[in-house]
Amino acid sequence: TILTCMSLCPLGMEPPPERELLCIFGTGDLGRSLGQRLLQTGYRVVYGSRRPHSCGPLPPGAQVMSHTEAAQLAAVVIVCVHREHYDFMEEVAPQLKGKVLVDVSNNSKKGLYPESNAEFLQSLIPAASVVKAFNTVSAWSLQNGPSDAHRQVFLCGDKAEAKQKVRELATRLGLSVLDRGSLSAAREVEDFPLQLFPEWRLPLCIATGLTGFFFFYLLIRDIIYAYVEQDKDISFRIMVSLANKVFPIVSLIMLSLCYLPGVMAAILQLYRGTKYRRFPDWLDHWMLCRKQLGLLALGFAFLHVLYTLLIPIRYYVRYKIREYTVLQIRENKTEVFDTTTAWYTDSYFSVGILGFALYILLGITSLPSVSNALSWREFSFVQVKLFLYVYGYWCACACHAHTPHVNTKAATHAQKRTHAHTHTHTHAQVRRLTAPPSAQAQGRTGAVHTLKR
Ligand SMILES: NC(=O)C1=CN([C@@H]2O[C@H](COP(=O)(O)OP(=O)(O)OC[C@H]3O[C@@H](n4cnc5c(N)ncnc54)[C@H](OP(=O)(O)O)[C@@H]3O)[C@@H](O)[C@H]2O)C=CC1
Ligand SMILES: [Fe+3]
Repeated sequence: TILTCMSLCPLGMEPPPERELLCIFGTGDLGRSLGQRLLQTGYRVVYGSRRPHSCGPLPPGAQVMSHTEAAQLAAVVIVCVHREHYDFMEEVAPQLKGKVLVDVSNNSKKGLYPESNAEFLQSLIPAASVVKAFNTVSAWSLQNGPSDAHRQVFLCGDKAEAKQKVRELATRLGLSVLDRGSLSAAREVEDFPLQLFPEWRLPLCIATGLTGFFFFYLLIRDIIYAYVEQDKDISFRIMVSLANKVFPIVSLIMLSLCYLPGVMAAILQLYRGTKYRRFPDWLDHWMLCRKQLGLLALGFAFLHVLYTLLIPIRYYVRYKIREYTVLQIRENKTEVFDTTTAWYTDSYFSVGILGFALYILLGITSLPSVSNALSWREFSFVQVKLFLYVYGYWCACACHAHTPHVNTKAATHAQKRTHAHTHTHTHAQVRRLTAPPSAQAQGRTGAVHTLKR
């Protein structure tokens, strides 16, 4: 007998435990992917289907039978059927008594039904313990092995043991589980897959609104005004010059909107003399989207940088510089180098670049991976620095009125000069500027002569 025992249980190991049997209702996309994963993880799977003999291909190793038969075999039943079809469950109710029912369903829209799908299922089968889970993982990610982004499972249910069972199951599938409480939280859990960047909505609306407003304002002020008053068509400016005015304005306003609610909240707390009272809803919403406001501000600042770097290669700017050079040659004039202007423009750009660097710092410290690594003191230090930057940049902008940016300094000069010239030029000179090539050539040789002279 000792010998036979040794051969049956070698080296004192216990016999392998019976693999647990799980039941899945529905042989659709999710049912099949989930079944396949469960089989790979070491569970046995039995499907409950309306048409056990004609359902599509199932993962190898799975059994398939009618709903009633399948439900009898397992203690856990995963319902991979759309909510609209839940009525068939009532027929299976006697076999589902005391079982754990997992509701995985999602809706195509928010507020489609008065109660959540899971609560509806619980009301259909009161004798079972319904647990909401897996609705945030997709059939696709289950098949491909869940990546980090698709690993989160939210769990809720009224019975602790039932939840524990589903938690173990999900953990064994390699998913990470977060308990959201009782079944009444199911509604919230069902809304997760429907959410479309909820915390981005308000900041994006503000950004769009501000951009639209300033675009139309500047369109009227610069382009339409010039067209109506001076009969000049400068509509090409819409693409770069106008955009490059709108972006920094919107960026700075968004950045202020990012810091303003914090200051307002602090004042409110001081005024109330306590931090234990809730802020009004509007302030609460505003505070919650500060990070997105800041990131959008950074985005607009980035556009401003790109548009500004682009200026020297613009056709319009090159044309103006050329025109100015030609004018100087023709008039045999030399512009003296102005050290003050050089200082002025260089410091202007330098402030912009340093400001942008601090802007980026704000963006980086707001990334979760970075802000988690910072202590509270470090985080607030960086934020205060940024506040100082905002202050500094605003001052710089106020000094420069932010308009020379539209062109490089040289081009602005050229423009000013040519404007001055066209205003003071005699008609003959203007005609020479716009004369046909042959006449222009004459003019040019004239200029060269004067230069030589
Ligand atoms: N697909 C996905 O990525 C995800 C899906 N979900 C949820 O999982 C559930 C199933 O989704 P999915 O697998 O994609 O859907 P499918 O349409 O692919 O499959 C649904 C299955 O439900 C069964 N069914 C259909 N009509 C009835 C009916 N009148 N009575 C009984 N059973 C019926 C069918 O199985 P049979 O013919 O064998 O009876 C069918 O295969 C849904 O609630 C969905 O919201 C949740 C997260 C992700
Ligand atoms: Fe600028």
